[in-house]
Amino acid sequence: MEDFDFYKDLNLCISSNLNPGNAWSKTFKFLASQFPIDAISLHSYDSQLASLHLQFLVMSDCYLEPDIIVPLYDDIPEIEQSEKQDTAQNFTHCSKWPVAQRHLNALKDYLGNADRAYLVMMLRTEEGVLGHLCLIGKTVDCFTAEHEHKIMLMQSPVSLAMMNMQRHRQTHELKHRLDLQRLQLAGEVKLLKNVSIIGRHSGLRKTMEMVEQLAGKEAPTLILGETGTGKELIADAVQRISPRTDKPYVKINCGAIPETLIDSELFGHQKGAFTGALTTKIGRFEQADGGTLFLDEVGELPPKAQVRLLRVLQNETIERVGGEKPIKVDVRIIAATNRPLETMLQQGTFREDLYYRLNVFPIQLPPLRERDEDIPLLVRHFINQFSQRLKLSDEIQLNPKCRELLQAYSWPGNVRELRNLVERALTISPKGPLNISRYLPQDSSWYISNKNNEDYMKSLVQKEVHKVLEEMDLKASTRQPAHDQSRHAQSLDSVMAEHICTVVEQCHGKINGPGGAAEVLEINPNTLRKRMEKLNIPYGYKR
Ligand SMILES: Nc1ncnc2c1ncn2[C@@H]1O[C@H](COP(=O)(O)OP(=O)(O)OP(=O)(O)O)[C@@H](O)[C@H]1O
Repeated sequence: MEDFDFYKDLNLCISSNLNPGNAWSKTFKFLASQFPIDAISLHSYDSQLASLHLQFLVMSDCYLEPDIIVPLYDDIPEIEQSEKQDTAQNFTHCSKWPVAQRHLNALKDYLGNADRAYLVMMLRTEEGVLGHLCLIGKTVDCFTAEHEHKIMLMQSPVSLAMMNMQRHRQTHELKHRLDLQRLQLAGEVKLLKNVSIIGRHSGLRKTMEMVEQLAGKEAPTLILGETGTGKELIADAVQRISPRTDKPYVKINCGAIPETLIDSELFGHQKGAFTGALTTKIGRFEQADGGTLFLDEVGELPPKAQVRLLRVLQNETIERVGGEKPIKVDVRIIAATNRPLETMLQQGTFREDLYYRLNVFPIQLPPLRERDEDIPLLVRHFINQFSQRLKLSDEIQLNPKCRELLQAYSWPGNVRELRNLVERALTISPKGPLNISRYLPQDSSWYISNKNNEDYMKSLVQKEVHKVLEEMDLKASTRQPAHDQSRHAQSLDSVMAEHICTVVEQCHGKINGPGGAAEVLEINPNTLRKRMEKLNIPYGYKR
């Protein structure tokens, strides 16, 4: 066949179908009429992962995409060197091709062990090496100089086809990722509709009035409050009532990202911008374009990142790491922090200009200890929530004796701490009534001195501890005389023993590891064992 006709027919086959399986099966048939071959294979070359990745293998009756990676180890310089020298080479015997043997081994499950000649066509564009196409011969010496000449005609159409295939795959993957994100967002939106803010008519009334003022607005909003007060919940509410409610809502916890990755996380990066940047990554600002970005724990941003964030907020453009041109973004910012930003301004650890950019509409969330009227409502809410999750059928009640103590406790971890405590109490006593106060610290310094009356608080805590001890004493078989000083020590041990027994029983005797009693009790398994020995509780305890 004349060179021109060969070139034309080859191009027609390669571009005959968008589906690579169909196009390459057709191309194989054509090539098999021109070369003495049993198969063709195409490998992409990944210099960063130092490997060749098999894209496909076509034999007379099938097209396969097996997941085969051929490691290159230290052969990369040689490969790149050989790229520059030869366009085609036969490497079956005494070949210069450094990975010939590994390449043959990788395909032997499909082609068998028989010796064959291979014609290898290096594929490259102006950007560098793409990979190689192999024509896999029928015998050891089946290829002639005429075949080597013909394979050289294939270089540009096959390189182009391979580049298109890679782009097509990337687009496909991107679409898949976007579909997943859309589903996730749809799920979140549905979830948000069911989120209720407890205390909106009591302790959070003023906060909710401020939130409502933001309805239909897009002003930057800064939510301040101690940890666990519900800042994220309020941010969700602000987003929900904004004109951007149906647009992307992206959250990022600024405190959870290592300083070196913050830029890439917020602004994205171009492929190859730094070691490990294997693909181009879209940053959170671009993801949130047209919608809202929630910058949680904004007070944790290191100074350099604060400067870059400020620049983006001022210019409304971002630059990907390693990118060359600025990208316009339209993002509404909601930020939150539990850090005292005003003190940080004075200390110079938070930039004043950034603070004023974010602080257009501040919302201050009160700590739980300042809204004790919400505590019973929250306890009820969390009991219902966890009962549903743990599939507990009966309506579980809170032991009414706890209420006073719960409202006197200072709740340093705020609503999150209360939520965790309810979960723990329900896990340990799924039948109720819940004696949550049992898990609170007994030291009176943890309690708010009610109307500055410390003695009152001490007596309150004492009263509660006595109540628990009395309950335990009723159950205990060994009893000390009432009002005996040693009775308290004995009762504290029995409280502890009873509690440990309950937990060990719940955990079916398991002490360490996931779901073990030590994990539930949040103590070291060895400490728990020692304590069990001291309290004469046998391992694998069963009542
Ligand atoms: N008013 C509330 N009603 C119902 N649940 C609440 C309320 N406030 C907080 N929660 C729940 O308490 C937990 C902690 O809330 P959230 O994560 O919003 O606190 P945060 O202030 O953002 O904490 P951090 O500063 O540690 O990030 C969440 O599970 C949240 O759903």
